Amino acid sequence: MNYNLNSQDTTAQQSTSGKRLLKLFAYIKTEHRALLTVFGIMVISQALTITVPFVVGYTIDHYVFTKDFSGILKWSGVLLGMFLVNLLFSYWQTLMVGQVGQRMLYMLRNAVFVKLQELPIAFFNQNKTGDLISRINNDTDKMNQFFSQSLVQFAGGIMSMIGAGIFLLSINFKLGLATLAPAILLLLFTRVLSPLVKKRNAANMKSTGGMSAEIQESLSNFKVIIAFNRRDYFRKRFDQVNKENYATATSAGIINNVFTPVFSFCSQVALLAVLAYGIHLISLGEFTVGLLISYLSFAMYFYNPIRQLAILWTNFQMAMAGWDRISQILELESDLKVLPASPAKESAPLISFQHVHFGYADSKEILHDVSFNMEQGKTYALVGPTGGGKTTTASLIARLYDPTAGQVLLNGRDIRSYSPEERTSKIGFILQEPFLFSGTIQENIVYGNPVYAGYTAEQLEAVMEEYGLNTLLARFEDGLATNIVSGNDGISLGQKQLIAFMRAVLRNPDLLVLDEATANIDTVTEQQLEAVLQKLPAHTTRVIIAHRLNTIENADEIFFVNHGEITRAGSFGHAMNMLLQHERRS
Ligand SMILES: Nc1ncnc2c1ncn2[C@@H]1O[C@H](COP(=O)(O)OP(=O)(O)OP(=O)(O)O)[C@@H](O)[C@H]1O
Repeated sequence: MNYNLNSQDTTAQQSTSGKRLLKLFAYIKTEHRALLTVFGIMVISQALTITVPFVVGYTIDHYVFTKDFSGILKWSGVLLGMFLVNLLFSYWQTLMVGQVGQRMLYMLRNAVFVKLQELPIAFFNQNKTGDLISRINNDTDKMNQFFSQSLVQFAGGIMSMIGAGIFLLSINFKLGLATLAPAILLLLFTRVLSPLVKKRNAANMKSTGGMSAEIQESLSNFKVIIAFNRRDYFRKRFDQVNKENYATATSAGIINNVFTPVFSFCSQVALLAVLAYGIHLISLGEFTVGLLISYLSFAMYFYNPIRQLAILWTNFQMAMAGWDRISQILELESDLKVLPASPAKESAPLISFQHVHFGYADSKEILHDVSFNMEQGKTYALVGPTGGGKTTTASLIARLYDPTAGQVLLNGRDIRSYSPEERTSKIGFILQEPFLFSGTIQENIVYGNPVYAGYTAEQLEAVMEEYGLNTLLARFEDGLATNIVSGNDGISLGQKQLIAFMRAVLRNPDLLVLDEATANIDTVTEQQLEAVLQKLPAHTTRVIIAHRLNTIENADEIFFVNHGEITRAGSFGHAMNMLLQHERRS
């Protein structure tokens, strides 16, 4: 399956703003009530605002010309009251909408993070970490900025325009039409330019993601960069993505900023039309000065938000482009689905590969028609040249991937019918480069192990003694309390492998896969590790992938893996011969 987010032609990117908004609102169901309350407050606040010009016009026509100062004072008091109520409502809605934005940000970041944990390894193979981080941080923040800062102005602006538009047309239809005509031109202008605004902003976000990926790559490889003195190389690469980002940001900026001056110009033309036509109507006796002042205010209420909307529209497009990039992740489904369980075959081997074919996404086939069985309680070794397909075979045993054809059976049942919990409780996997996270050895060892999660250090030590793991633990000065700092650094690769080994053994799996798990361990420790393996319960099956042939001497059966084909090597001597022959040929 294609999981590459930057090569996907998503339907989200092709849908209209309305559809994207609806999709977003469907996603934030828990915020509907809060948004509805904000909307209600906004309607009241706008209704108050829109009546202000009326009160002003009325006061001018009825009290200013008659010089009735008590009337002027009375209506000024009414206006002050309206302003104060509006102040309270504005504060309330700003507060609420800010909270909605923050909650949305929290919810979306959580949702993306949870989704990332559900997605298969193929997804992470095909996407750069930096780009994913940029989506979780920057793109969600673009949405937050719009929702917590611009949404009130955006919705308030639209309401103000609708209200003012109705008043403008109902007071004097012809004058109303003349006032609104430039707005129709603006609407057309915005419609024509919107796809370009969206495209350029999406390109800018994509290049920000690319830049973030570049930073992440150079930061995580800083040791290699320093060791090979390749700072220039990475500086050049960074300079290139930075230039690209600068170019896309400039291009987005040009189109984003074209709206404000055009919108301002149109609103000025509209005011001119109101003034000229309004004075003409007054001279004909069809209009009053008070009404013209009200009318000018309504025109302002219509065009001022338009000017703001020019900026807010850009923010909205950016938020929607961010939402597209986020929903791209949220819509992904793992292709490692759990199938309905089929009845297991009696006396089936623990693992059975049946005509398995496999290839990584978009690349050639790696495993070709592979069939073999692994019985309970036996030790198997996978040997063969580099790139032959050993890790790939082990990955299929652990269902990190699914075969493209054929079947992998676990205890006679399709491995795809096991839930992830059931499967991982049966299969322990020690990777070539185990990952540890910041915390103590104890925390790392009981990670994902429901049985020992609540054990105290003493209780856990006692269990480790039963497994014979205490000899390995003794290699760490502070035992279980030893701190692992900043994930994977500050600890040797061999030590990491030991911790991963202890973690896997304590899970008491039916099948333990060790992929080059002893490659960085000295021979004395390796013997201790071997002793632990020997002490494992009789039913535990071991699959050992190793280049050091002494580690596989005790295997019950050896498989030779080369060019994606697996053959039984028979004896250890036979396996040695096959390896030597391969070396001579290559
Ligand atoms: N994530 C991946 N995406 C695409 N191709 C991959 C990936 N991982 C491995 N391959 C390819 O699959 C083939 C088999 O690789 P695999 O890691 O299974 O070999 P191996 O026998 O374990 O090698 P080694 O002894 O070096 O660990 C190689 O050609 C490799 O380039």
